[in-house]
Amino acid sequence: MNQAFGDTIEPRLLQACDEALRLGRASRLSHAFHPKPLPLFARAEPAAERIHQMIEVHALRNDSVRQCILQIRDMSEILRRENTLRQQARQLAEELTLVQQMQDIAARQSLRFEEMARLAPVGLFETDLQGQLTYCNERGLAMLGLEAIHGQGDLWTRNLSPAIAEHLRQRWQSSVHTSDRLHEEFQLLNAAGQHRWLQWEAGVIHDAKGQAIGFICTLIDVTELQHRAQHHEHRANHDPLTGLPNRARFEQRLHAALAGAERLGQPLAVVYLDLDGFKLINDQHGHAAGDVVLQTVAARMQQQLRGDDMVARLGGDEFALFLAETPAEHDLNRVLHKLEKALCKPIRVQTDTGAHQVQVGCSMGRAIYPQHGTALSELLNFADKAMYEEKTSRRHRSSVKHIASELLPAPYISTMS
Ligand SMILES: Nc1nc2c(ncn2[C@@H]2O[C@H](COP(=O)(O)OP(=O)(O)OP(=O)(O)O)[C@@H](O)[C@H]2O)c(=O)[nH]1
Repeated sequence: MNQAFGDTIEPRLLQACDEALRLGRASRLSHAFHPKPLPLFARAEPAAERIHQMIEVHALRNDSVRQCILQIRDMSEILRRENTLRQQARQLAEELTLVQQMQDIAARQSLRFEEMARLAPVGLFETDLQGQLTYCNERGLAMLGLEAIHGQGDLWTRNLSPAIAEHLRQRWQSSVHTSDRLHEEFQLLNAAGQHRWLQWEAGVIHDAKGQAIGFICTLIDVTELQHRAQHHEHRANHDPLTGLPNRARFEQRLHAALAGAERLGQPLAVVYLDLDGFKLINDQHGHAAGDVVLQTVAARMQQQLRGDDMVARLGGDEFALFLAETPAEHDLNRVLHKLEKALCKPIRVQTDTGAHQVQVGCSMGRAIYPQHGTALSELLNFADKAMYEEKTSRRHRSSVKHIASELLPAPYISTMS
């Protein structure tokens, strides 16, 4: 062996040859490594590259000569390919792991979204550009009065009034180009027959190429907020005792009515009204009885006026009203006379001492647009002054009546009183 291959022969190869000759069986040194290649595979210097070899040793069946045949194959290329395949397999496995991880993340995100959408106190839904539902959480379905998404043609506005649905459709269609965020509040009659106020917000969604494909929308039930806002608005503009509009609301409405009268070239009557003898009721029967009188008087005035007219409590026992379609002088006198007659009817009040009938009178002053002024303040001042003049002349008349009654004989006094 040494003769054939020199000193550098691999000891395992020697052992394999020895075994093959002694035991008469073939053996294989797979992937054997020979630091200096066998002569058959001599390589040009420097032989830096390691050569992987497969050596098969076969003993020859010959009794006289001890010989064996060595079959040597260069495995380098096969190993290189195996390595490449192994590397590719490893890479594939890594990629598969990555895909798996991404699938896990996506599944977790989807679950997270489903759970959040289920628990969210708002309605969440997605539509295409036509407003057809592509997703809606349970709360959203309930708010919109829908049971489920049925597919094509399932508009989210299905249960809205046609006018509101059309208004919203125009809003979202115009936002496709501007990408504006939409915000609207509207009313919807729900399955239980209740009117609910819903606040809708929507934003355009785009595909990977930047093409608008639909909308992501949220719905919040703002009914309670609306009611509270209406309540605050009412409190800010109305008198809590009588429920009549207050001075601020009166002036606001009068301002609009004057603009209307100017546009149509029509007259408009503003009337100031102050109760007579009210303090006496307060003093004799108490504040609570006075309150009942104010409430009764307010209700009677409202009954006498038409829908477009307005009566307001300015404070204390002072009221103001305007008549939207002011009649001619004669008819106006008739309307105001009717009003006075209604106010002066007896009012029943209940006090600690029992039930009593009380009565108030009233003094009125009027101002007609444009005859007595065109500006709101001008008309109010005119009517106020006219009312005080009326009150003063009434006081004067009643004091004259009082003096006259003192001069008359006793039976006549009782008849007059
Ligand atoms: N009960 C009650 N009284 C009120 C209220 N606001 C003001 N008053 C009282 O209403 C009275 C108004 O006084 P006056 O204007 O002199 O009443 P009057 O007796 O009709 O006299 P003249 O208006 O001058 O004819 C005062 O005593 C106020 O204290 C209220 O909300 N409830």
